[in-house]
Amino acid sequence: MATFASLGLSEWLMEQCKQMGIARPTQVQENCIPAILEGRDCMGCAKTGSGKTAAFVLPVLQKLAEDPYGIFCLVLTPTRLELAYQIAEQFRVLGKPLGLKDCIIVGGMDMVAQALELSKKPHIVVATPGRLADHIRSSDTFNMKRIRFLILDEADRLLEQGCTDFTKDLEVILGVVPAKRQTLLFSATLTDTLQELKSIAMNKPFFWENKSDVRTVEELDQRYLLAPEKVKDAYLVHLIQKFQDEHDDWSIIIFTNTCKNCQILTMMLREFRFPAISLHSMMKQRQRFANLAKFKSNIFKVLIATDVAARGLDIPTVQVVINHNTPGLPKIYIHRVGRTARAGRRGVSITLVTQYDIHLVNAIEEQIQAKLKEYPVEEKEVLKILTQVNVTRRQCEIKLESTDFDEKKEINKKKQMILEGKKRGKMNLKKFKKRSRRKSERCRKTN
Ligand SMILES: Nc1ncnc2c1ncn2[C@@H]1O[C@H](COP(=O)(O)OP(=O)(O)OP(=O)(O)O)[C@@H](O)[C@H]1O
Repeated sequence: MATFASLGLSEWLMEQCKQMGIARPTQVQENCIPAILEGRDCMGCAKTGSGKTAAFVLPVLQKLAEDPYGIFCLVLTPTRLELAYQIAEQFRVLGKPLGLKDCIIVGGMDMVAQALELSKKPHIVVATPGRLADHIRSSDTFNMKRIRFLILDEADRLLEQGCTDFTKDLEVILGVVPAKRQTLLFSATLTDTLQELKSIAMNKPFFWENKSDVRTVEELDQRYLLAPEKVKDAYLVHLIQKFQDEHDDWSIIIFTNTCKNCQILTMMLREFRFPAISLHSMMKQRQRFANLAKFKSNIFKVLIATDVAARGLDIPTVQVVINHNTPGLPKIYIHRVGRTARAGRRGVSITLVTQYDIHLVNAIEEQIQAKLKEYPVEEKEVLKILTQVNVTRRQCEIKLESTDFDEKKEINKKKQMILEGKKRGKMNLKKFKKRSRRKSERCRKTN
């Protein structure tokens, strides 16, 4: 069995690992660290929770210690604050003896303060592509000409043209980083974007993938629960009650499909006195960060989230993931359920499946190469709470309608369109906000 010493890692880094309770390398670390130390580009595809972050943080720190200068390494990540902070924290903790300077460049935070930080030449920059590209376009107080490492974490997501398309921003960034660099790409789901990724890691990359048929971890007990749409919430309440009664130290993440649903479910679960808190993209960054901190520190044991929390988040206390909706893409399923059963721990995932979602479950099973097992539930118990749950949900919906939630959503959508250049100049945001305020005033009065 490999040790960190046999991978060529310096004494001081092994000591840092020891302090973090990391004794032996995981497979992705064992395979990728030597290749990165040799100077090769690297693509690492390993299951969720298998230690991919340290697989790139450790060799980068070792190289940084040999020749320290800023800006030495740029890490790109698709989601804003949460994941970026987590990565920066691993650099900070493992790189403590170096007096490491890092900087986080993500949307929703003050541009001027970020520009100032960038001008101070931090060793490590962790950024989302959109905000970093904005800085590159608008500022000449920093440059990335000497970057030695470019890392794309959740690399496949960065190249996808989903609801947020990063490709234009990536082009801007790739235009300013030197061609002579090491490029490291990591994800639990790299394979369907391999060709695009190879055009970024051009230097005959070392490619490592878990050689296992099943694409989720063995320690994860994957279940499904057939629940018609109208009784889904009653099943949800029943499940949470059951887990809370049986394991009061367990934390649960519930994934849902929209921000609005996330908000309503949180309100509803709170009505039932569950310690629930939400995380979605319509919340202010500060609020998102605060909520996540409360969940991580176990003040709140139930987190209701959209897919902003599906990738990368590493919270060891999460024992259960519930999919309130069946994910439309198997890849999203893999990342969502990967929030539990991390680093060798056990975990359970339960996917609520309506009669219309069977084909989605088939697609998931085909992709992960494993069958989900049915989760047994006492229907009688669910029926007992059905009316109360549905009435409470309706009350929460009405309450939410009386706020300006929908208008805020519209404003965010239009802002996004302006940012993406789709509606430049055509929209007067101030006027729109004013109209929205009047509309929600009217709505409040009628309710
Ligand atoms: N060699 C190791 N031994 C034990 N624990 C480790 C080791 N390396 C990393 N860890 C821990 O494992 C956990 C998961 O690691 P990490 O977040 O890097 O997973 P990941 O592979 O990036 O997962 P995801 O695909 O979900 O982002 C972290 O808490 C990390 O500190």
